[in-house]
Amino acid sequence: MSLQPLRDDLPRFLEPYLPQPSGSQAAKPFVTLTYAQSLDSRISKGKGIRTTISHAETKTMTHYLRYHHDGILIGSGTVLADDPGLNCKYGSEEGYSHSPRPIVLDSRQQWRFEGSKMKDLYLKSQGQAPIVVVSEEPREREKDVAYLLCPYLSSSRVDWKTLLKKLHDEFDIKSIMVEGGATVINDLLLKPALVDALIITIGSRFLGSSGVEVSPIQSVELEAVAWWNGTADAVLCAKLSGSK
Ligand SMILES: NC(=O)C1=CN([C@@H]2O[C@H](COP(=O)(O)OP(=O)(O)OC[C@H]3O[C@@H](n4cnc5c(N)ncnc54)[C@H](O)[C@@H]3O)[C@@H](O)[C@H]2O)C=CC1
Ligand SMILES: Nc1nc(O)c(N)c(N[C@@H]2O[C@H](COP(=O)(O)O)[C@@H](O)[C@H]2O)n1
Repeated sequence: MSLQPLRDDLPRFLEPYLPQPSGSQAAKPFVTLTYAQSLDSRISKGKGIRTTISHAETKTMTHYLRYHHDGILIGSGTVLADDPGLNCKYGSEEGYSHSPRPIVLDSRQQWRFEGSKMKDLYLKSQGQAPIVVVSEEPREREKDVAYLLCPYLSSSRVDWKTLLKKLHDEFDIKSIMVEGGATVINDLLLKPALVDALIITIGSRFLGSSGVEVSPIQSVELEAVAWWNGTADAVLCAKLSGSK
């Protein structure tokens, strides 16, 4: 399905929160934490349920953000629940050439590229092949998948600082948008030294108490806050207090 055009006030609104043009000598990738939530801070109706929250115009914004990043990162909970495409449909005259590289945190090697929507898009040249982050040598390597061996702080928590450095140094990834899911978001909201921008779509609906909730274990203060009002959604852009 094609995207509706980007609302013309969005580029200017988003600009201060986007990665700087290439040439930056930063030692780590620029990290944008971005997702869509309901009014009751849920990002899906329930565990394992893919749920549309964004309106068509904020969905276009997500693809505009994908256009501006080298990598797109999700946790294993999301890849298994959603079977996402993670490509970029914005900028049609150039086809899908701005699709970011998918990065999947899958320490326990539960997800398969084979049979996924990501692979389908990759084979049609409409998306990139993934980098799968694992904690030990892959038991079974899949064709076209790059594996990144990275230290984990526990069986399910990657060491973000090392991971970001490796993605930068080994894969030349200078900007990453992290889309979720809740476990990943709740963890990164507490890491102002690593997260450069926060872009949250707030959809005009409630998903209920059995939904997957974003709520970090501590309070988080924001700065450089800006709001955009859409037809049915609002978008919050901000920096985490304490970030550089
Ligand atoms: N509305 C939205 O924008 C989005 C919604 N979602 C929804 O989120 C739900 C999935 O969320 P979760 O179950 O929480 O799974 P998740 O996608 O956050 O994955 C969690 C897994 O990621 C891995 N992980 C590795 N290092 C980690 C670290 N340092 N911190 C946290 N996790 C780490 C672990 O294997 C962990 O079990 C799905 O229902 C999906 O539809 C996901 C992305 C965006
Ligand atoms: N921006 C946004 N709005 C929503 O309503 C969503 N449910 C999501 N989900 C994220 O997008 C991924 C799906 O991507 P594709 O459309 O398949 O390319 C999904 O896995 C979540 O990361 N995002």
